[in-house]
Amino acid sequence: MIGNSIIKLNGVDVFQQKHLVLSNVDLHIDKGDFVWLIGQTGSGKSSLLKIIYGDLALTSGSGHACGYDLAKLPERDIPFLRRKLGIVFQDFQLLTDRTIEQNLHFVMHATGWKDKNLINERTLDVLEKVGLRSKLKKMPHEISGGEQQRVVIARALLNDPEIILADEPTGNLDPDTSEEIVMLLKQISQQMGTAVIIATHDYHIIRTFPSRIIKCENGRVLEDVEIG
Ligand SMILES: Nc1ncnc2c1ncn2[C@@H]1O[C@H](COP(=O)(O)OP(=O)(O)OP(=O)(O)O)[C@@H](O)[C@H]1O
Repeated sequence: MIGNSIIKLNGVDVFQQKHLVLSNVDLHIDKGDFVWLIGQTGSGKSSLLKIIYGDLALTSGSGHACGYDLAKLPERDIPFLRRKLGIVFQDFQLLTDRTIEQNLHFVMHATGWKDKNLINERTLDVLEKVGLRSKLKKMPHEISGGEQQRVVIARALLNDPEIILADEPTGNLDPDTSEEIVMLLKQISQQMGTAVIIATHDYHIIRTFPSRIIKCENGRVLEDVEIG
């Protein structure tokens, strides 16, 4: 990381297969930034996030994410980049056959945590942050959709990420629960300095939590958009 910079893209073209989705993208995200990402279906929001988390290769322009050079990112470094990023999707993607605790432990084992005490401590710590410490032993189907999304956020926080990338995190939630989830992400960015990018179609929630807006439109990423 250079100074406070967490994401820096310059002149990046984003491709899906051979199809150019976004061209000449410049994007800077600093520590603690809270950014809305909007744009019509198919405009390239998910593709932009995929460039950042190394799911799409950066083949033109330059880009850095959490200290990694995206243009020269060997396959073996992708898991290390992903540890510095918390990823939150619309469909909660919890393992349905395990408790909340086991879901979190699963990720910790996969990302190199070994010490049992530290694992238990960190599990409680992140559940505390999302207000779900008491749900440790519950199965995903025993908690609400909003609570499941909180667990996903807790899971994203396990490795103390520099940034959370959230792709339609409230897409399956009712308006009140959506507000709670965004409020939680906002608190995390303010209290912990974690940068947050949220892709959404929900203009109501953007108006409720006004912040910087970027937009994918006609193959470009526009900065400082106003939604009126
Ligand atoms: N795996 C893929 N292979 C080929 N083309 C793809 C793939 N994924 C997405 N695309 C295409 O890339 C373009 C951008 O898609 P992307 O998913 O980034 O849009 P989006 O803005 O996130 O849309 P949505 O709001 O529906 O999630 C679309 O034209 C889409 O059809």
